[in-house]
Amino acid sequence: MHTTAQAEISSFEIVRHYFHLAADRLGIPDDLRTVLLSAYREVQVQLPIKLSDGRVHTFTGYRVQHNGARGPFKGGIRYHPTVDLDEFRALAALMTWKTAIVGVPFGGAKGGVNCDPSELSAQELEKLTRAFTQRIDKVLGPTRDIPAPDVNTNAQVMAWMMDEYGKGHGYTPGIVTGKPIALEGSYGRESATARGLVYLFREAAQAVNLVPQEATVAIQGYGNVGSWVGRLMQQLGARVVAVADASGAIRAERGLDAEALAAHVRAGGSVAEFVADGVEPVSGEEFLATRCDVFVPAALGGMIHASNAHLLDCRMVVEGANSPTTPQADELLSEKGIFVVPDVMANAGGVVVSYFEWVQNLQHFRWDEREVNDKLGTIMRRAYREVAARAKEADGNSLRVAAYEIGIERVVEAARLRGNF
Ligand SMILES: NC(=O)C1=CN([C@@H]2O[C@H](COP(=O)(O)OP(=O)(O)OC[C@H]3O[C@@H](n4cnc5c(N)ncnc54)[C@H](OP(=O)(O)O)[C@@H]3O)[C@@H](O)[C@H]2O)C=CC1
Ligand SMILES: O=C(O)CCC(=O)C(=O)O
Repeated sequence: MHTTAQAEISSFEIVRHYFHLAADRLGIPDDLRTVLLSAYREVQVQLPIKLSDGRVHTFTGYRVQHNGARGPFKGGIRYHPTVDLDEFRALAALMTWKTAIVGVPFGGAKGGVNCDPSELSAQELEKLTRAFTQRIDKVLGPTRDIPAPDVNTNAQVMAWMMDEYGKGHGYTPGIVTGKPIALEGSYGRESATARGLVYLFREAAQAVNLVPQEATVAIQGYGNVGSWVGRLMQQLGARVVAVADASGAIRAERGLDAEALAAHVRAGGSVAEFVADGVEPVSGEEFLATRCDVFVPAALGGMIHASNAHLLDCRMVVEGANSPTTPQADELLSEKGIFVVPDVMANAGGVVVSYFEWVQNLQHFRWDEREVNDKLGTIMRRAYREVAARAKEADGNSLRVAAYEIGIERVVEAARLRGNF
């Protein structure tokens, strides 16, 4: 939809910009910045796949491992037609800072394939996933690099990756997280990113004198993260008043049924096709301009940019997506007095529960969902307190820069202790 007009800056430049702001504050010298900004390893593979109509299409697969000072590389697998190496560099670096901010013992990685899964049959998608796994097999491993779902991938894709990896290495559930429950997936992983975001929203609401139960919410993207944010916000008592996906947007001043919308999307419907009392279709601009308390970007990067940030009419932005806000937009939001809870902390719930899944897999043990959710809440609230305290110390410093500072500091400490520099 037309909310996505080209951002003025690439994802990698966005991450680099925030890195330098934090590195300036930490006094990180130039030689270390070069190490911390570049990736440990970048793998690009050719994936020629015979499609069901007999044609061979050559896809490209990527896995970028950014920094492993604090543990095995960790990060999602994205299937999307626009992905490239530069985007994965940015997303992998974000994972490095994110895992450090929430204090789980992982480094950062990200990868995926330049494909449009909506144009592939289930058989083609499985073939592509297996070929991709084979080609990057050498850099994966439960103590080396552990993928998880991201945009357009899910528990089924993780199951195929686990199965393919197992052909050469034996049964290894800890090779991927976000697996189906029947294959040693963790309870609570599917909703974890959104649940973590809602925990942070509740903490942050105090900063803007907002009663979480009375909040109105607009959600951009209604896939895994967005649809769980909708459902969990609704469970909290908040009202979902606008939603968008790639095909269009809807608005419901009195609130819509987030659960029913999630079921509609799960059944293959688009957001714009959702019909219910009081729900009306709106343009991309109208969606962004919806008056609400909380705006949750939960789609792709760079979607809030210099040309549309002025439209937002909310009190808080809580970033479910990775890198949804360009630096120029971030400044505009700050000038408008909008409080931003940044991606590197707001969406970290996914990797936190991935960590729980990995720990359970290493022991072939299982925690119940309540235990998972409680442990997640403890970690997210601690991360919020630490970042908010750092931001306060810096007097006027944003949560984003404070979060990056903490992440970078922890990675530098680990790298120094290991003698990496
Ligand atoms: N899954 C996870 O655990 C985590 C995900 N994230 C981040 O959250 C974001 C969403 O991921 P996830 O929910 O897993 O991905 P999904 O693939 O499940 O959902 C993506 C959603 O974004 C929508 N979207 C895509 N393009 C646009 C557009 N131009 N305008 C509006 N909506 C659009 C899609 O719409 P449509 O269906 O119409 O294409 C879909 O609703 C990503 O940035 C991801 O990196 C961060 C941490 C963890
Ligand atoms: O769960 C994970 O390992 C990674 C999730 C992810 O890709 C992200 O946080 O952006």
